[in-house]
Amino acid sequence: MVELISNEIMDHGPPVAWEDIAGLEFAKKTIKEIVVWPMLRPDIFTGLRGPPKGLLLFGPPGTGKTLIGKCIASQSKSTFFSISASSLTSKWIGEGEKMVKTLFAVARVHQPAVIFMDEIDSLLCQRSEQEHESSRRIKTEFLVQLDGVATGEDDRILVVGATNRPQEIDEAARRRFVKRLYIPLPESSARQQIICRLLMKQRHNLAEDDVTVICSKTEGYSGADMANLCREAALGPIRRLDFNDIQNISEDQVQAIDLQDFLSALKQVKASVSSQDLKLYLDWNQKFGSWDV
Ligand SMILES: Nc1ncnc2c1ncn2[C@@H]1O[C@H](COP(=O)(O)OP(=O)(O)OP(=O)(O)O)[C@@H](O)[C@H]1O
Repeated sequence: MVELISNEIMDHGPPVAWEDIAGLEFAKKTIKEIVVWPMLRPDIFTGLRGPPKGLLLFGPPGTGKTLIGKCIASQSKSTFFSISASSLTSKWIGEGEKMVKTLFAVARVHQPAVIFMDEIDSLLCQRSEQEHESSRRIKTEFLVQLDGVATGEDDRILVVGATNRPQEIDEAARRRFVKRLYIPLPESSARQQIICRLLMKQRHNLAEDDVTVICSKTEGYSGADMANLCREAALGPIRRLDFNDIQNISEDQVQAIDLQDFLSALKQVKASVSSQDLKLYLDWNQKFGSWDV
């Protein structure tokens, strides 16, 4: 199991920088102050200044929660463990509880460490009659481990939970995630950053005004929707080619991506988050989130 965790759950991907995450200025500032600096300088951040050991990131799908988790690990020079809560019940059937215990033990060996758990609502949902005995045991073990990390003064482990359904997390679990940050849809300027960053490595002839047009037409799009839109637009010049040419054409003969490619892509790729869903997040943020002042 230790080997499995080292191979599958310990993330060896490329580092993520703050600049790679578009927008989300409040979340980034808060995370730097309360999480990253304390992990870099545990000697200064002790006692009252001690960092929270549980951080909950909530918001619509595809808004950069996973990116933030990776960025925290890269920037605090920590080992990053990434696991989806639903895999504890589906992938490691019967072993979920042991997996949680081993995961925290391995993280302790690799301190400082960030344990990122996606879809955490599936593990920490309110108890129901139908709840499986095994899920109940995994949840209890997770809460025990979380408490262990919280009380261990010297442990430099941060547990980051991510969810698209914060309202399903029960009170006992919610309490343990001391900081709860809303990760909203990207604003126009953030959408612009995402487009520019993705187009940087591609040949295109979009002027600044063209990007402004695209931003005005993508209100309500998530970061992931924007990435899909760019991918779809990038196929535009390829679709203009004759099928027979594809085999022989050189790379520089492929035309540049233009505004028309984006306008066509906008017909294919729509916003994936509904306004009813957004209202749920805003309500939950009002009640339980940490906000900007
Ligand atoms: N703020 C952002 N800045 C840059 N890229 C973003 C941003 N938000 C989303 N993306 C793009 O969308 C993709 C998906 O983002 P990510 O996996 O971090 O979302 P998530 O919030 O964890 O989604 P889910 O809740 O579905 O797991 C990223 O790989 C990236 O390409």
